[in-house]
Amino acid sequence: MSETTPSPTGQPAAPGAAAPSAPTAPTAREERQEVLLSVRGVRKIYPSAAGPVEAVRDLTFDVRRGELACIVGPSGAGKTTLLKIIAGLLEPTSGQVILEGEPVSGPPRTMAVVFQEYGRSLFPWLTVRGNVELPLKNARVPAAERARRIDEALEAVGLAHAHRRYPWQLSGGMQQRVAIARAVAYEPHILLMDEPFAAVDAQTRADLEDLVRDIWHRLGVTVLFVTHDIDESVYLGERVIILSSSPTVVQEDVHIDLPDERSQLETRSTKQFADLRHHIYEQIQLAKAGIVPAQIAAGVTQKEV
Ligand SMILES: Nc1ncnc2c1ncn2[C@@H]1O[C@H](COP(=O)(O)OP(=O)(O)OP(=O)(O)O)[C@@H](O)[C@H]1O
Repeated sequence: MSETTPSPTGQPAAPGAAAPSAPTAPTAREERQEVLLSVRGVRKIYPSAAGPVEAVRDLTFDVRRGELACIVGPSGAGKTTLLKIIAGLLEPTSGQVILEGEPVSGPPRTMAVVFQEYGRSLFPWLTVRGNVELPLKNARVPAAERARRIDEALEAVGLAHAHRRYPWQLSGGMQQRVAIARAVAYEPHILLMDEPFAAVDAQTRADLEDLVRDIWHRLGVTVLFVTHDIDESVYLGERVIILSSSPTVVQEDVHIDLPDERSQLETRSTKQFADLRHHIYEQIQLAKAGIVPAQIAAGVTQKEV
């Protein structure tokens, strides 16, 4: 991935295996197996005037290096709460988040976040280039390196021609591209995206989805993408983590076995896509009806509740 990726730790030798003469670089496959982010028993209770609100009950899952995982769940399921906890912006009541072996206790240096409200996340007095450059300046990246990364990121999102323009001179979709370029130029080890395309039109949204998959492919960055759109989660993800209604647990962790090469027209019209969408939709309906995974395992159906 990026040049800033720390080298992974060496693997212990298998019993009986010949001792290697020198440490070898992990294969791409080994890197993909490595857990990058671990969410362990996370619970969040908000204090409120009307009494404590248990938003998240118990969330546990891992995200491997290089994975593109989506999180979906009904409205109010605690998606934003979870994301803020992962991003170190909110403290869990119990449990912890571990990123690259270190507990998260504040915004991690190796993480970038793209929010839904691109309008508020860009500085109107800075050009496109200035917006992308700001976090790099803050991180004291040398000028020549900054210029290279900005050029590459703007090229990747198709905005090289617009680098001197100001955010208010751009469409909503272009502004969100700037936010993505800013995150990519930072070369994070993990990119969190919180419903980033909820405020753009359908055609722009489809283009931006393809952009995310393209960037993920080319840069190998780990992506955790939160959305309330089931179709989007299936189209984008290698995996979809379905959250229950609040107080939240993981309803199901679904492997998306669609081919790696995806196209808006063809992939979305396959039976495999329809089956996955159907399954996730059903799970979310169960979640909304308050049927938790243990009941599903015991064969409880929506009609019986
Ligand atoms: N600061 C707060 N104080 C009290 N309760 C809160 C607070 N923030 C969120 N909640 C409650 O926690 C639960 C989860 O909220 P959260 O915003 O994380 O859900 P969400 O899945 O992101 O929702 P949506 O999809 O509608 O954006 C909700 O019941 C919400 O009312």
